[in-house]
Amino acid sequence: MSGTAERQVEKQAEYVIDVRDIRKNFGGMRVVDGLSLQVARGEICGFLGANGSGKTTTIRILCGLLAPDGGSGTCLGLDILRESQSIRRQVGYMTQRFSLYEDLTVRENLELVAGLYEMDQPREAVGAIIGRMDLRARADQLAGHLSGGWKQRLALTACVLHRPALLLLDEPTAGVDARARREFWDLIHDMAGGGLTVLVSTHYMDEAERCARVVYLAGGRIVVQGSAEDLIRDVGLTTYDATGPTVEAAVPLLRAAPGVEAATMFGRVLHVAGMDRAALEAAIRARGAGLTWHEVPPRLDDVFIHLLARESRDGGAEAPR
Ligand SMILES: Nc1ncnc2c1ncn2[C@@H]1O[C@H](COP(=O)(O)OP(=O)(O)OP(=O)(O)O)[C@@H](O)[C@H]1O
Repeated sequence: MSGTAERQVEKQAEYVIDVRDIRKNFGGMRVVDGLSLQVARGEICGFLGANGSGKTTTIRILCGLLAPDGGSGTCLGLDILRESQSIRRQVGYMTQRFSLYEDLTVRENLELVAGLYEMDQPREAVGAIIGRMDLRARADQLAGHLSGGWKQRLALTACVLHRPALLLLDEPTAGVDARARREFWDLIHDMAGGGLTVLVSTHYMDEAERCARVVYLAGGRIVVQGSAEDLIRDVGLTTYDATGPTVEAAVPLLRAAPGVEAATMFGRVLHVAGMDRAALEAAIRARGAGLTWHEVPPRLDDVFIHLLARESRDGGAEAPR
């Protein structure tokens, strides 16, 4: 093997996604703005950001469905500009919209997908995956009669049927109940354990916490990235909890105080957060007297609320859906 080819294989082994300076405009609006991203083999990478921050557009570029206006790189070792058709055939791509046939059974849908991928021995492949994804009891049920959680599981099954090495999942569990989401993520982790690489966009904090790395986008750029612990540490918020009989009355007072970025009730507990420790503690003393306060470690949702608030202050974030 030539030195260049060896380096190619090494690089491919290291990063399944390796793109630089990706840019995309829609009608004069810059939606992806110089995004560079590397995702290692077997990594589960979470894609987060406000509505409209460019997650779906980036995912569509990575899976070869959309051509970028600028930038370069590879996905599965294939050039995103010149080999998009091969990328499309080799990745598993799942959107939040259920795109299978509701009037076909689970098995029929999967056989159809196996046919589209021109798989050898499609029946055997479908039988095997039905077992592996625990769909046996529902194999002969119409897809349209499945609950939301089972539909998502079927959609995931359809996109791993051709054994892709990379899964690109765009809000795959939107609107699915907590148990089905947890089971869906158990499957993702099982598959990543087998070497599958996953890039998944989500608005759910519990899902972000299940990613080895979280990449946070604002205005089509990566603003922060790292493990949940890295992000919590790097952002550097101070957070306190309070309890007491007058806790609810303190909420509007604290929200209006300098140094308090967020004051939110969780059940009977008031949770406050701020970037300036001295100002936050002064606000607690002045406006939270009579309550019992204790400092608590910041959580990932504190970090994202902070980033979203910063973005709307600076302009650019869309209103929540
Ligand atoms: N085909 C298109 N034509 C014009 N504008 C588009 C197109 N696709 C996306 N956009 C715009 O690009 C911006 C980014 O959209 P994108 O769907 O990538 O964001 P997102 O981060 O996935 O948002 P969400 O969390 O709401 O799914 C939005 O303002 C959107 O309206």
